[in-house]
This record gives sequence, C-alpha cells and structure tokens, in this order.
Amino acid sequence: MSTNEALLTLEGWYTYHDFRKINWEKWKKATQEERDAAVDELQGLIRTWEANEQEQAGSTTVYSILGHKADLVFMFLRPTMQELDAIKTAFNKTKFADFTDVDYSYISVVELSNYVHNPGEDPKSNPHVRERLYPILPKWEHICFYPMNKKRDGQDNWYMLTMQERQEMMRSHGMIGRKYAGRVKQIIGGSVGFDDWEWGVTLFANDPLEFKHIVYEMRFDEVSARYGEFGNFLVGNRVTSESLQAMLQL
Ligand code: VOV
Repeated sequence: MSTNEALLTLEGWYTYHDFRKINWEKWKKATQEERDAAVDELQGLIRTWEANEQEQAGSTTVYSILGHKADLVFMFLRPTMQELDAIKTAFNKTKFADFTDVDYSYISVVELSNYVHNPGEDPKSNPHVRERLYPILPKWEHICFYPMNKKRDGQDNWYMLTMQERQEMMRSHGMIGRKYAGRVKQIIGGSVGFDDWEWGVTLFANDPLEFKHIVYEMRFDEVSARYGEFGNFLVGNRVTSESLQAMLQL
C-alpha cells in the first residue's frame, strides 16, 4: 500500500564534516619553521570561523577523532553550499592542508522532519525551530558522527508506511531522545541527494558514555530496530586552538 505521503521537511544551514588524517611522516620531516608557519596559518583560519560564529552567520567546531579512521574533524554549518565549498578551498590552500589527507567527508543540511509540528503555525517563525535549524554548535567535550538510512527491504520499507505509522514511531523516538535532554545534543543532517546515506547524525555530549547509552537504547525502539541502517561511527574529543597547538607540537 503505497501512500506517497512524502513528509514536508524544514531545512536550515548546510553542513560539511571534513575528516582529515595528519600525515605525521611529512609533519615530522618538515622544519620547525615550516610547522610553525602551517600552525599559524591554520590558527588564522580558525579565527575567521570564530568571527563567522560571533556574527551568527554559521557555526564551526573542531574535534580530534579516535582510532584509525581520522585524526581531526572540522564541522562547518553555513547558509549556502557556496560558502561550504569556499571553506574547503581556503583550507586546501593552506600549508597545513599539505600535511593532511582527506579520507572522509559528509555533506548534508540541518533538517527537521516536521513529524511533530503545531498545525497552522509557520514553523520558521518559531524561535525554538530557528534555534534548531541554525544551531550554534555546543562546545561540549565529545562528538559522535555516523550516517544512516531508513530501510527499504521487503516488508521493512519505511517509505511504504503511512504518515500515521511513521509519526507514531517518530514520537516514540523523540520520547527516548528527550530523556537525554541537556546531556546529548543532536544535529540531524538530511543528505538525500547530497551524500551516500540519507542522514548524517552528529551527537555532542560531555560524557562519551551518553553516546553508547542513547544509541543502544534507540536500537530497541522500532524505528531504529526495524528500519535503521548505519554506516561507520566516529567519535572524538574537543579541540581548542590551544590544544590543537599542543597536539601538533613535536
Ligand atoms: C538527544 C536526543 C534526540 C532527540 C530529542 C531526538 C528527537 C527527534 C525528533 C522529535 C524527530 C522528529 C522531528 C524532527 O525534529 O525532525 C527526530 C528525527 C530524527 N532523528 Fe532523532 N532525536 C535524538 C537523537 C537521535 C539519534 C541518536 C539518532 C540516530 C538514530 C539511532 O538509532 O542511532 C536520531 C536520528 C534521527 C533521524 C534520522 C531523524 C529524521 C527521521 C525522518 O524519518 O525524518 N535522533 N529526532
């Protein structure tokens, strides 16, 4: 029973996760002067991102990534795709970029799926909705990122469910999420048509165990248990310009 009840989604800032590996071999071979110049240039770029955030014209955050999948993630939110592309190019023109390899990136747009809205209201005039579509990223200690799909597999096809069925499941999902209020902040990036999965999920927490607990708890909820398909998970620690300097010091 196909219902073709596509959902109205609300979109906010465009999102670019730039995961980089540091080429330590090259870094160690560079002279102290070359390294200092590269770090200075990077710090200059970070200051421009901070100024952009001060002006509420976007948001940026940097984390170091654990394990072999990446060393750093730069997460950018900006009003247009042009700005995201310009950021990538500016970064790649720096000396620091010569010491990095890009293994993974993700493009999406901050999305609210409007399953739970107040009828008759223009959602974008609601300050709570605006805060979620144009979020200033929290400066919390840890980040967790993973892409995901909703399954289209035989009987388990999310896109063949009625609006009401989807709404009920999303309500239950939201109830679980709400238990983590103040401890886990989620940014859902819609990436249909932009990247290889349907959503990029970014979570922030001060205690990394919150990620384990919320993802595990959601696995038992029907929308994740039956319909969730997940890509690679990446987890990281917050980096400030001072700790980045220390990380790169030999
Ligand atoms: C802090 C926790 C938290 C909270 C409060 C929360 C709430 C909500 C609400 C109320 C809604 C629906 C309306 C909207 O706002 O879009 C959503 C929507 C969504 N979610 Fe969520 N979610 C959380 C957290 C949270 C997590 C941890 C995950 C990953 C799932 C898992 O198993 O690993 C997730 C996924 C999503 C997705 C992919 C969508 C879009 C689904 C679609 O089909 O369109 N989400 N989510």
